[in-house]
Amino acid sequence: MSSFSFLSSLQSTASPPNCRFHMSTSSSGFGRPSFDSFDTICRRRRRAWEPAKASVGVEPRPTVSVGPAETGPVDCGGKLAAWTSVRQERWEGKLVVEGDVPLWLNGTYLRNGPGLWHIDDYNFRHLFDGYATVVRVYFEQGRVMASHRQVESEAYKAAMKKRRLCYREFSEVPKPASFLEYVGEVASLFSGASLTDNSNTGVVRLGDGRVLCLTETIKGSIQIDPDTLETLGKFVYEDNLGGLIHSAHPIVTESEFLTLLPDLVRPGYLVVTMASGTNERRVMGRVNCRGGPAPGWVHSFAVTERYVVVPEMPLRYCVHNLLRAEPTPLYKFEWHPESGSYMHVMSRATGKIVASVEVPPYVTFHFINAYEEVDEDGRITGIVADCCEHNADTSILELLRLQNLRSFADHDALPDARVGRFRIPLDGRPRGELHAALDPEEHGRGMDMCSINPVYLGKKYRYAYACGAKRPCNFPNTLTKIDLVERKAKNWYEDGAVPSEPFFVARPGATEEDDGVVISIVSDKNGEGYALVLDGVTFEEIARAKFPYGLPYGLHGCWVPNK
Ligand SMILES: CC(=O)/C=C/C=C(C)/C=C/C1=C(C)CCCC1(C)C
Ligand SMILES: CC(/C=C/C=O)=C\C=C\C=O
Ligand SMILES: [Fe+2]
Repeated sequence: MSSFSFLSSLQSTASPPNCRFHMSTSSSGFGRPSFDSFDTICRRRRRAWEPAKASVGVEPRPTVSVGPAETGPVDCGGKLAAWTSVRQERWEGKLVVEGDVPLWLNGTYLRNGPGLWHIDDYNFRHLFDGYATVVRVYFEQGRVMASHRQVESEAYKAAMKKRRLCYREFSEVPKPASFLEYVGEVASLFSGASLTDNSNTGVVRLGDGRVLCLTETIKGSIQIDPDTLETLGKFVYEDNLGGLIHSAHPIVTESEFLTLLPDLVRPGYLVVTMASGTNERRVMGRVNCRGGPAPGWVHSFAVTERYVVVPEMPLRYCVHNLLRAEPTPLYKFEWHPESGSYMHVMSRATGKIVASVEVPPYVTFHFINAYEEVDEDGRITGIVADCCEHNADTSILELLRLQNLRSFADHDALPDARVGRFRIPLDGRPRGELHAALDPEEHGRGMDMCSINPVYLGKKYRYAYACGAKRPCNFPNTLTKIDLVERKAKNWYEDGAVPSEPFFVARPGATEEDDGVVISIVSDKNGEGYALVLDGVTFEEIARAKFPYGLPYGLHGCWVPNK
């Protein structure tokens, strides 16, 4: 089968124009009742979250309880909730606080992730397939309010209405019900119309205050209200750059939204930037891939003050796999060690490539940060770029199948990972280096889901926060504060718990890099869930705010300061 048309639509060029349509702002239409009303769930579990002595919170009450699709085989009786679907479409209420939330912590933490992994009795395969669930934790004067809500993407709405998968997710492909539908599905493949807009990867606050849920498909950029979590509609890129996919992790600052558009036809990446307050991306420059047959997967990338660091890893997109109905071991990707691994550096001022070096093979989802190295005369000699690196082993993708996450809890099944530190010379030398920035034993050889103090984006920095491992485990199960100068880590761990990405919030007026708190949402071994607040310096718990129910695992978050 010729894949030319599909390829063309995956090409990031000035044509064809983006598909533009707006999502309805209606929040109704999710008619099916859930198994239990949320009241029932709360009554059944009340003992488990009754306020502890030191609590200052108010008992949570389900203030909204709309009925979504049925919510599947969820065991309420004391099991980790991380890998089970969210029980209902939305909830909001007060959380019970143990400990003292700093009074300066005023604002909203939002976290997005794939929280619904089945439609009726059809269970999805992979962690990344789930329909997006946004969780909101609002801090005010030591009190904590929370809510969660499903993002109303076209993919989610269609699944709820038709009670079956309707769009291509990370690993799931809709099964046509009839020959006519099959013909339609083949046709829509070529236009990209069958790709999901399920924005389940992250949530970002643009400099102008708009909040977007994102995934790797461009059509999966969806604006939400950070207070109500209501889906406001599709975010429409008002330019003619085309393309279907982008990096799931743009670099977002007060002034811009910077991202990469992989080009699958002429393997490469467009580096594009969108000024705050606009919807129009403009091309900063282009990176041509040095290996093939397709660009490397770019889930994320890095920037320094003057440069964009574009990775080209040997885990590459595969057009053939994109078109297949059945998943392959590496899903939409292929491992091409023979094609080489590279790091490219583009000047932000000119869009020109100032370095392109070969590096040892690597596998990463997440870059942590990057900065410029200078000599005594202040000349820039090279770039340091850090990432969560999986020892050039793609098996992490397989581990993230839900079946594995659910069944290997007692096995030491988590492959080793490290803080991979690239050194990229800017003096024309053809090779860069890749080494562990600290002994991976410091964080149990688990390493992913990282964040930094955003003030240090692109600058020389000392601290990174991430999930590490206390083995045996089948998934990162600690929160770890990495000191890149001392090459040491401080670890937080609770038996049987799965914490999500630690998110750093600086104390207003802070001058030290780690002066602030680290927030993470934890699923505990009893099936409960809480928002954890750690002291940024000591990395010790200062408060936890308990949800009245266990939450599914989530991926990435952002902070929305109070207006
Ligand atoms: C949740 C996460 O981290 C990654 C999600 C990735 C997704 C949803 C990727 C989706 C894709 C398709 C549906 C087809 C095109 C390729 C690709 C971008 C992998
Ligand atoms: C959750 C994860 C990896 C965990 C293993 O170390 C990766 C998530 C990637 C997408 O955001
Ligand atoms: Fe990610």
